[in-house]
Amino acid sequence: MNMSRTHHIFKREDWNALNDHTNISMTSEELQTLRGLNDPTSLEDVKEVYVPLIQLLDIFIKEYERLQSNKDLYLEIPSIERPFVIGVAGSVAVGKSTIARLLANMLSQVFPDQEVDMITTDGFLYPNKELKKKGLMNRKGFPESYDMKELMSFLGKIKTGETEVPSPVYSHEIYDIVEGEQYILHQPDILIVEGINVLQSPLNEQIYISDYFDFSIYVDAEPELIKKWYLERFGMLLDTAFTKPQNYYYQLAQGDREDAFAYAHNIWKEINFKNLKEYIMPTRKRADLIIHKTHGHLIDQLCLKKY
Ligand SMILES: Nc1ncnc2c1ncn2[C@@H]1O[C@H](COP(=O)(O)OP(=O)(O)O)[C@@H](O)[C@H]1O
Ligand SMILES: CC(C)(COP(=O)(O)O)[C@@H](O)C(=O)NCCC(=O)O
Repeated sequence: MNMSRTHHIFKREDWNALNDHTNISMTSEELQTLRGLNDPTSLEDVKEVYVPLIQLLDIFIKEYERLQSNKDLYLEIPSIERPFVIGVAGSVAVGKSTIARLLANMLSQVFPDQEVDMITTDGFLYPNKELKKKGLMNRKGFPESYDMKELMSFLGKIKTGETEVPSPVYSHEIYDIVEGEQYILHQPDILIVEGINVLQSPLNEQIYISDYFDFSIYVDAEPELIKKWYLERFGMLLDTAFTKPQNYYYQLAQGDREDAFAYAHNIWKEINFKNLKEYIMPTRKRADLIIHKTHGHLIDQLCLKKY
């Protein structure tokens, strides 16, 4: 195992070796069911990377529960349910939502007594109407395009154990916030919060989003590879979701394919890559765990914070 000042660096095979002392033993069929339907994650990754990760999370979760309950006992205050919150950060198209969904699935199957929920910070983007007013339509995903006050208030309510916490909903289909729609969270035991901005620290804020996290993950890869994954996803959507008349990109899907890809290249370069370089990548070292992916989404290295 290599060393760095802040993180223990595990090559994939060293991380996989942790399986020798996990309590989670499963047959291949059981491992198969840990992936959601249509999850592209390979069975090797589930077994060699995610099972040891779930075991590690179990250590963090148990420690968190013990601390909360001892603290409440000492202070003689009634115990309330405060969820263990996991943040998942990284570039657009690096695979954050795939990992967040897989973790949610695995956690709820391995620990059936735990209520697991997940949200994406997309819901806290300003609606297009607002973004247009502020001249921010080409800055979607940049720090100023999010209603950070709302996101912080949401996380505050979650962490203090409110019983019903609404979260706004973003639709990639209409490329906008869905007016009047909310997703309600009912005191989950574990909440996964996924988004490009979850490790950012806006200036002049007294509290950061990451203050609400009990464990954070940064999904990392070379920008050239992420661009490839972005364009592949775009191509797939061009043949499926974008062909629906209500889709934001419907007109694009009706036109010339080469023009559509030229448009996507430009969006990557001018928006998503710029955002990655300027605002997302600098947050990498804040994560408790950096999951590094290479060609074909293969995880080749994991870096775990030492403190
Ligand atoms: N482990 C994986 N193997 C193969 N494809 C993957 C894997 N993880 C993600 N992908 C694909 O990469 C693209 C981006 O993943 P997604 O989870 O949507 O990214 P994000 O939420 O970061 O934008 C999607 O097309 C997804 O299906
Ligand atoms: C809503 C997003 C900021 C969130 O990204 P995600 O990681 O969920 O894919 C992103 O999908 C986006 O819309 N970026 C703006 C440029 C673009 O159209 O891709």
